[in-house]
Amino acid sequence: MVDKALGGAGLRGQVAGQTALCTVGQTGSGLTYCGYDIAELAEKAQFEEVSFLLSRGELPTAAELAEYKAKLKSLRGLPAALKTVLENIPKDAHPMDVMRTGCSMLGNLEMEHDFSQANDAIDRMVAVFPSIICYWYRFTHDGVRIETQTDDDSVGAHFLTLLHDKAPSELFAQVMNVSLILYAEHEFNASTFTGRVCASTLSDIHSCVTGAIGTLRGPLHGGANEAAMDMIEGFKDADHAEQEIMGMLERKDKIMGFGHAIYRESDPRNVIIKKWSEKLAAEVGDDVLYPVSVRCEEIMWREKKLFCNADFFHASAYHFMGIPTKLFTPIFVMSRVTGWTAHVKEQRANNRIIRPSADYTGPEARSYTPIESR
Ligand SMILES: CC(=O)SCCNC(=O)CCNC(=O)[C@H](O)C(C)(C)COP(=O)(O)OP(=O)(O)OC[C@H]1O[C@@H](n2cnc3c(N)ncnc32)[C@H](O)[C@@H]1OP(=O)(O)O
Ligand SMILES: O=C([O-])CC(=O)C(=O)O
Repeated sequence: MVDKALGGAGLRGQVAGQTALCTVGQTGSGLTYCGYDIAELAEKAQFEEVSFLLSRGELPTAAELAEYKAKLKSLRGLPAALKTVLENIPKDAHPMDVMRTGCSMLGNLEMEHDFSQANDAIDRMVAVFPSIICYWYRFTHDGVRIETQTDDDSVGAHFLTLLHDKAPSELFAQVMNVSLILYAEHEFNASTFTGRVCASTLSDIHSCVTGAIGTLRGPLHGGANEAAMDMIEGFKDADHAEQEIMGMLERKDKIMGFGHAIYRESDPRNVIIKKWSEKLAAEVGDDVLYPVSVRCEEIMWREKKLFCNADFFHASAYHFMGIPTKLFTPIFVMSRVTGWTAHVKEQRANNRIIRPSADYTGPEARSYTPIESR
């Protein structure tokens, strides 16, 4: 069934399968994971609880959470062969390509031999992805070989510790926790659909995630947070932002971090990350980026009825925490790997190979012309 309001291009509005993991925009703006509202999860949960929920189907008990977090902690180390690969990736590579290669190499070293090993493979990826990106980043940018086995209590704090070589403040660790929760899962978005298509061929889980990383990289999807940062960084103040955005709209440029394929009125993740960005701005004494971001939001709504998606205020929030812009989308990977892999398992549990049809628009049937007559 094609939803006429949305139109059929890009498969928009077409149901492509079933999921018990997530609802997006059911009442115009909402988001739930396994029935839990995103606002409540972002306020009360730890990312590791959400990760457990997506991989095991229910929130953990206190004992299960402690055991799960201890397991993740024990899985942060990098195999020597993976370190060698990371050390050979150039400094000017895109960090999403580093993630893609890192995930793929992990699949060579720690292959998922059969589907009963899925949860172990998932836990390993959740635990080690921050190590992969930070090991490469610190080696190529700071010339150091870091120890990735840290004592941090959470995935978010682990990432910040590796990146900055010191434990994060409580506020920064809290914002990372919320951010990882907000990005964890989003139904049949492009990268998740990529993972499900791969899973439907009964491929291994590292191949599914490697493909999904490649899809998330693009600026129309996860890469929008980096593109939004590049844009707002170029504005001197809110008035300058207004002038530039109006020009961009006149030229019909895409404004990154705005609009959404499914939400029509707002992205429920925006209101949450925006609040944290405001708090961080106060903490670090920013009086440019946050007001510029707010002005962009106002103009886009006033002029186009376009709203900020999850990526827009993530840009300033990450920047305030001292995270380099090119590492923004890899953080999305550290989080979304939980959603992708939950979808892989769901696809496997009720599988038929995903193979749609196409309307043919090419030439009529014709006969082969020998090369010397062309
Ligand atoms: C975490 C995430 O992945 S969230 C998405 C991140 N991506 C971005 O922020 C990139 C910028 N946004 C976009 O490119 C789009 O809004 C997408 C890719 C997210 C959704 O694409 P679609 O579903 O095709 O958008 P939609 O059908 O709502 O577009 C309606 C109209 O608004 C315009 N529009 C949508 N978003 C924007 C934008 N950010 N800037 C300017 N115009 C826009 C479209 O060009 C379209 O105009 P048209 O009818 O004249 O062609
Ligand atoms: O759902 C989408 O199309 C994109 C998105 O917001 C996400 O993947 O988080």
